[in-house]
Amino acid sequence: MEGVDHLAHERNRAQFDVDEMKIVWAGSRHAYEVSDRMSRLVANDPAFRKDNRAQLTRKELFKNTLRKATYAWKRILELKLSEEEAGRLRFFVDEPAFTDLHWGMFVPFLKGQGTEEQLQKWLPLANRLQIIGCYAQTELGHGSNVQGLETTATFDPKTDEFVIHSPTLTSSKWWPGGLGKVSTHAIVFSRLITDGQDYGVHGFLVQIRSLNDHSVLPGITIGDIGMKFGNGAYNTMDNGVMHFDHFRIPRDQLLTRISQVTREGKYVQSDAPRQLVYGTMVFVRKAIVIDASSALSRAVCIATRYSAVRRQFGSQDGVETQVINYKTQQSRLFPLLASAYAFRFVGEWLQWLYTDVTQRLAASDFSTLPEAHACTAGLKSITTAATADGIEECRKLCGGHGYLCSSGLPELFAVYVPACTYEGDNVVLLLQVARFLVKTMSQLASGKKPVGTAAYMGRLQHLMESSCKVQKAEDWLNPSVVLEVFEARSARMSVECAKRLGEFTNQEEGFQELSPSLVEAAAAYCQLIIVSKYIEKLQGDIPGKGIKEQLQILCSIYALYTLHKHKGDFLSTSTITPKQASLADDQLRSLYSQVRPNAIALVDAFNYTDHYLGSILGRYDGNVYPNLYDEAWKDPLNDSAIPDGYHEYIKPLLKQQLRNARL
Ligand SMILES: CCC/C=C/C(=O)SCCNC(=O)CCNC(=O)[C@H](O)C(C)(C)COP(=O)([O-])OP(=O)([O-])OC[C@H]1O[C@@H](n2cnc3c(N)ncnc32)[C@H](O)[C@@H]1OP(=O)([O-])[O-]
Ligand SMILES: Cc1cc2nc3c(=O)[nH]c(=O)nc-3n(C[C@H](O)[C@H](O)[C@H](O)COP(=O)(O)OP(=O)(O)OC[C@H]3O[C@@H](n4cnc5c(N)ncnc54)[C@H](O)[C@@H]3O)c2cc1C
Repeated sequence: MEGVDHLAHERNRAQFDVDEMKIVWAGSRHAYEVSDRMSRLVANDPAFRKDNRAQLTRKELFKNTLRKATYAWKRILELKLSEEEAGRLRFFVDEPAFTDLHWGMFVPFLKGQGTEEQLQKWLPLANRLQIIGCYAQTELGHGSNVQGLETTATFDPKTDEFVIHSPTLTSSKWWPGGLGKVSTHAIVFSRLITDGQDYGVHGFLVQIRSLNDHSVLPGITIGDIGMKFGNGAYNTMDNGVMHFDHFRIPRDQLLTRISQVTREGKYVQSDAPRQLVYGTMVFVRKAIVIDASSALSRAVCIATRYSAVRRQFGSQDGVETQVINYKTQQSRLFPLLASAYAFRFVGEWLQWLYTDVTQRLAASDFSTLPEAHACTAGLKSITTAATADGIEECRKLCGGHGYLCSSGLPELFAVYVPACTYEGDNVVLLLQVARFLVKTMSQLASGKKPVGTAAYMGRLQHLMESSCKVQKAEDWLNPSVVLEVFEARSARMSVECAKRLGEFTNQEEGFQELSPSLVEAAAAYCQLIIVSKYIEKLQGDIPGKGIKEQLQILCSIYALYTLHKHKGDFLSTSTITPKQASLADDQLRSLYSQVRPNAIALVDAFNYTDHYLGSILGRYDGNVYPNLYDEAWKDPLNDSAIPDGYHEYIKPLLKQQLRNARL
């Protein structure tokens, strides 16, 4: 029945103002209005249709992406959209494209590393898409180990040029999005060599294709690296390979905000730390945390709506039970719903932290850079891992139908999972957090006071000795009790690692040996940040009927579910007792019951259009079955009753079987 809201009954049960929650989710009324307008603009424009993606060949898919990306740009110009509006429009187009790397990495790198003259020359071209850029850092042989990159940029004082060269096969650039077929320019990470000395990896701006006929410039070889995981999915992107053969660029295309090479070939470094060359990665990792909340909320929205529509077993009053009413379904689904909200809020905080560190850097204050690096790296790692697992869990929560492309979940999973790898492999990044923790601990001994997210380490003595106050299940609703438990677990895991590291004479060897435990300690620190930032959010003014109550319930679910999942950590560090762990589980069950009547409204608050969700199971109106049925008939296999290949293969086979049977 089209036009009927099959989930209206569910919506009427909500105990809070869903419109107000939409604003909390978006971050502000302004952000909500922009998102709402842009999502509808995309949804109502047939040029942005995406329901046929799974049927296209790679070439068709790619061409279609070029069409959409250039059409989106045309609309952005016609409608004179602001930078924020344009960003939201691209988000809702929901198709990885070269523009992601142009706006997401190339332009930020230029802005971060270019001098005033360089910006004046290049930024207007990039801003008007008169040049298209990508970010060429990773090579065939090295991705995680940035200092191990092999491409060289050797200064030639005779011609005042850098000679970019790929000395080995493994030095070929490999993976950059937008490189394979589209970009005209690239930020190329290369080892700067001058006067016979190697100064390590730097970013160079290199034109790679002709602006006249798009041919690859002589001295450079470029191609696409081939099909990736999942049909459709990330194959809309031309991840590329690039090899240089002594390709020359002018000296002023070294992006030189932090280091320069003089006309004579002298290397001059500013006071800024060399890690600033990694700045764009920090910028993108921060954005990936908010993206995680978007991807997870999208999967949760689909699974929650479908769980309210789907009925199996347990006939009550002649109707079967909605699967959302099963406690097991709730215990798998609601923690993911809570995580989506938790990642949203920690993402907002991370944005604040990033803005703060950027302002400090501008004033040559580098003191908060290590914390910003640890937080962006760690939270990127924790939230993407949980989101990738969460999307797959949502697929299973939708039973068999979740495996259909029309559920939207297979493609979402395939597009999302590389987030665990790109912008830093999740384990490699957690090891960075572990190094930060070990360093912070060692500085405690020398009297340095930890600040920011590590400030709790300043109360180490107390956290090592404190005992959890929980005596009954409701005590777990007390935010200060929860916070202290997460702080104590994190502190005790870090202390244990530091103690064991101290048993090694060679620190680096000890770090390698203990790295699995160090990664767990790093994860505990990141989970503490997520819990503490959620609690902090709730301490602020949050208007709207029932909003704070719902957010409080979800905060407790996130914290207690995390505690449940990592019970081993909390018990082995004696932070809680087995009895207290069991009381936390009791409290969780009660919280799930409180979420149940609000579940549909809580996913409505994400304000996703049916176009963006791209899922029959997640339709706003819940009218799943007729649409699923109709969708099946649209598959090209159903164009004719007799499939191609019948006469060639099946008919002779059946005939043969018939003959054999007669013999
Ligand atoms: C969206 C889809 C598109 C995808 C695009 C991509 O994937 S693009 C490709 C994405 N590719 C990747 O993401 C590659 C991932 N790999 C890396 O980022 C780096 O190679 C590394 C961080 C693993 C190691 O770094 P390293 O070789 O320099 O060695 P080290 O460990 O000895 O560290 C030395 C010091 O530097 C510090 N520090 C490090 N990073 C930062 C930072 N960003 N900021 C500030 N500081 C930082 C660190 O804390 C340490 O400080 P300490 O102790 O001396 O005070
Ligand atoms: C879809 C996609 C898009 C991408 N886009 C771009 C782009 O636009 N530009 C660009 O430059 N790059 C891009 N990349 C590359 C990406 O950044 C790298 O793949 C990523 O940083 C991981 O590096 P790697 O491939 O070298 O993994 P590896 O480091 O080889 O990882 C292999 C395994 O080794 C482990 N490992 C590695 N080092 C350590 C260590 N020190 N300790 C313990 N374990 C370790 C890892 O945990 C992992 O399990 C993209 C990648 C993907 C998948």
